[in-house]
This record gives sequence, structure tokens and C-alpha cells, in this order.
Amino acid sequence: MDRIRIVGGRPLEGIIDISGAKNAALILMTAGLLTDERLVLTNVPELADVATMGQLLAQHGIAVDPIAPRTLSLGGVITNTEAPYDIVRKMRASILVLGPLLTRTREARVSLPGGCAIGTRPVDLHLKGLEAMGAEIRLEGGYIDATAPHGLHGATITFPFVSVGATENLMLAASLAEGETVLINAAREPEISDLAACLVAMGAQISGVGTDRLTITGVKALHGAEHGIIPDRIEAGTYACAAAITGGSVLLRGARPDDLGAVLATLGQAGVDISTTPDGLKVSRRNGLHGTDAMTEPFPGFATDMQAQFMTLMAVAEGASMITESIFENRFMHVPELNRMGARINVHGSSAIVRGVAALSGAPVMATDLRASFSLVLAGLAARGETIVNRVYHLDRGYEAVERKLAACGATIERLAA
Ligand SMILES: CC(=O)N[C@H]1[C@@H](OP(=O)(O)OP(=O)(O)OC[C@H]2O[C@@H](n3ccc(=O)[nH]c3=O)[C@H](O)[C@@H]2O)O[C@H](CO)[C@@H](O)[C@@H]1O
Ligand SMILES: C=C(OP(=O)(O)O)C(=O)O
Repeated sequence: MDRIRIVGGRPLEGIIDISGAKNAALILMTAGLLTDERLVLTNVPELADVATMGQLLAQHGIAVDPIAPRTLSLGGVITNTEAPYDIVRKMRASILVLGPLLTRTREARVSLPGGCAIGTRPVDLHLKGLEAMGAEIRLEGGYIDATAPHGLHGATITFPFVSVGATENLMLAASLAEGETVLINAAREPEISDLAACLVAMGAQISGVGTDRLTITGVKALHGAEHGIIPDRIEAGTYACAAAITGGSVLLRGARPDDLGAVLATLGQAGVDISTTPDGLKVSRRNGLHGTDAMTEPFPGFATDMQAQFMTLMAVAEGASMITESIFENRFMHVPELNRMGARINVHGSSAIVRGVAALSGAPVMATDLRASFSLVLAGLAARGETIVNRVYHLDRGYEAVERKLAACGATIERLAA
């Protein structure tokens, strides 16, 4: 397994191009199941998860072809409605094929994704929503067996709490269902608006985009389209932390400030200098960092996918901060590894108290999930001496060309191939 070696202590200076958003790319690719015509996606990030989604769609009959740099063409006819365990277990986002397969072919058999390192992550809201739209669902042998003998119909669905994936799955299903679907307490993440924009370009009828109440009026068929994927707000936020923790100055080219929600304001409170330029966000730090509290929440609140990275930043801030994780029940696995590097962090239930230290020291560490991996990279960039991050495959799921982007800004970082 590849490892990443970092020698810390060098301020990052330069430009980092922000790639297309992983979480938008994955859901947008599943929209390829909704039409026999060609869907062309541009600004597609080069990531392991995107390759996995390509593999999943290919075995459903939808070919995913690279036709230009960062451009995928999706097309074909659905020939198989089963999403097998072997692919789903690699990537939970595979559950997002359920809605499109069911609405298009009236049947789908999708392996239950199960939990992952950050939490149990049930899919009950996806299933209840589809049942309200007329699906008959059985769980057997680790699979979701879903049929819609009479097709899906519109329904009013009130989510008891915000779920990005359930909102997306039901939007896709509703776009070809009979009649009107209203999603209440829907997620408002920028990836949802990006999905809506693509579906509308394919002929879908959606109103309320950007709000927590989406109305989707089903149409008979969707057609092909070309759609550019939004920049990755989590990648942007992550590199903002990298610039800040090293006391550097970096232009995050392409980053969109509005998509970062509360993350930008929180970084500002912590002492990070951020300005918006026509090319993106300029992030630097001239003075010290101060302990600042954060609580993860659905968008526009502080993103859970930024929690681990922000915690590393607070680990070297002056004073204490309390970081509360309200979305996932087990998303503090980076804490013991950060503490091995000299951080002083205690976890109490869903909150972590971070007492800032003057410096971290490099160490061999183990990555446990995607964002935890980058929190260790950040610690390595700031630490004295050498850090080796093991289990880099988590990082490759969601960050494109990490070593290249950081090395171009002056970091001492390299991949040690297995
Ligand atoms: C591929 C993708 O886009 N992944 C993102 C997506 O994950 P994902 O779509 O899985 O996350 P959700 O928004 O659905 O999860 C939010 C919370 O709801 C719970 N839940 C969800 C669905 C359900 O049917 N029942 C249930 O209990 C989850 O366990 C979690 O505690 O949004 C998360 C929250 O912003 C991000 O961290 C992930 O990066
Ligand atoms: C949790 C994440 O992704 P996924 O939902 O694909 O596990 C993430 O991107 O941080």
C-alpha cells in the first residue's frame, strides 16, 4: 500500500487549482441512468471514487468514456439492475443508483452499503421515501430488493432530519415519476443544486432549488445534456487549512466562497486571512491562530467533511476550542493519531476539547477515513520532522493529486509506492 512522506515546517506559497467536487461528480454520474441519450460531464475530478462509480455504471450497461481531459461521456441502455456487494462495499455512494434504476426500469437490487468508519450510516430515509412513491422493498441476504410494478408516483415526503443522499436519491427517482413530488426539509448542499441544474438541463422540472423544499414534477423522459461540475468546496476548505497551518499564502483557484458556508467565517474567527478574488479565494496567515469553537451542521452550517482538518488547525492554535460533531457518531478517529503527534485533544461524547500546543512532531500515523487522512497530512505539514501517513488509499478516494498540488507550493511531500 502506498504511503505519503512529509517533512514539515515549510509555508505553502503559490496557486492550487481546485478540482471538480467528488460528491457532485458521483451523484451526477448516476443521472446517466436516467436517459438513453449521452450525458457529458466536464470538470470531473480524477479520483478513485469516480473510477468506482464508472465501474458500477458500466456493469449496469452505461458506458463511461473519457472523451477529453476531465470530461466523461456517459451513454447506453440499462442491461442489469443489480448493484453487487463487491462494488458497493468499496463506496457507500453506490446506494445512489437505487432511485434512478427503480424509476427507470421499475426494479433494482442494490447491496446494502452498511456502515463505515465514521458511523453506522443507515439508508432508511432513502427506502421510506421510495416506498412513499410506490416502491415495494424487501431486505434480504444483505440486499435491497426494490420493485415498482406500477411505476413510481409523486408523494410529499418530510425528512425527519437532513440527509444529502436521501434528498439526491429521491430527486432522481422523482424526476421520472408520475406527478409531483415535494421534498420537505431537503438538504441544501451545493451538490444538490448542481444535481438539480444538470437534471433541469436534461429536461426535468424542479423548483425550490437552493431551499429546503424541493418540488419535482415528473416527466415522461429525460434527454442528453452537457454539464460542468462545481468546484470541490471541501477540497478548497482543506487547502485553506493547509495554507493557514503552515503560515503560508495560497490562491485557491476556482474556489467559490458561497459554497463554503460557515467554514469560511469560522476560519476567519480563528485568525486566517481570506479574501475573494476574481480567480478564487486567497488564503494566508500572518498572525497567530486562536482557539475557535465549531459544530458540524447541514449546509450552510460547518461541514462535517471539514471537521477533522479544522481540528488539526486548532491543535496548534493558541487557547482551547470545542469541536462538536453532530452529523456522524464516530468521526473522531483522527484524534488518537493527532495526539501521537503531540496534540492535546480529549473527546467527550460528540465533542472534542482541543488545547492548542506550540508545535506538533512528525510520526508514522495511520489514516482511518478520507478526511481523517488529510487531517494527518495537515499535521505533517506543520510538524517538526518527518511524518509518514499510512493507508493512503482513503486519501485517493477523494483528493486529486495531493502530493503534486502541495509540492508545487513548496511542501516537502512525496508518495512512497508500495
Ligand atoms: C457521497 C456524498 O455525497 N457523501 C456526503 C453525504 O453523505 P450521505 O449522503 O451518506 O450523508 P447524509 O446526509 O445522508 O447523512 C447525514 C446523517 O443522516 C443519517 N442517515 C442518512 C440517511 C438515512 O437514510 N438515514 C440516516 O440515519 C446518517 O447516518 C448521518 O448521520 O453527506 C454527508 C453529510 O454532509 C457528507 O459527510 C458525505 O461526504
Ligand atoms: C464521508 C465522505 O464521503 P462518503 O459519503 O463517500 O463516505 C466524505 O467525502 O468525507
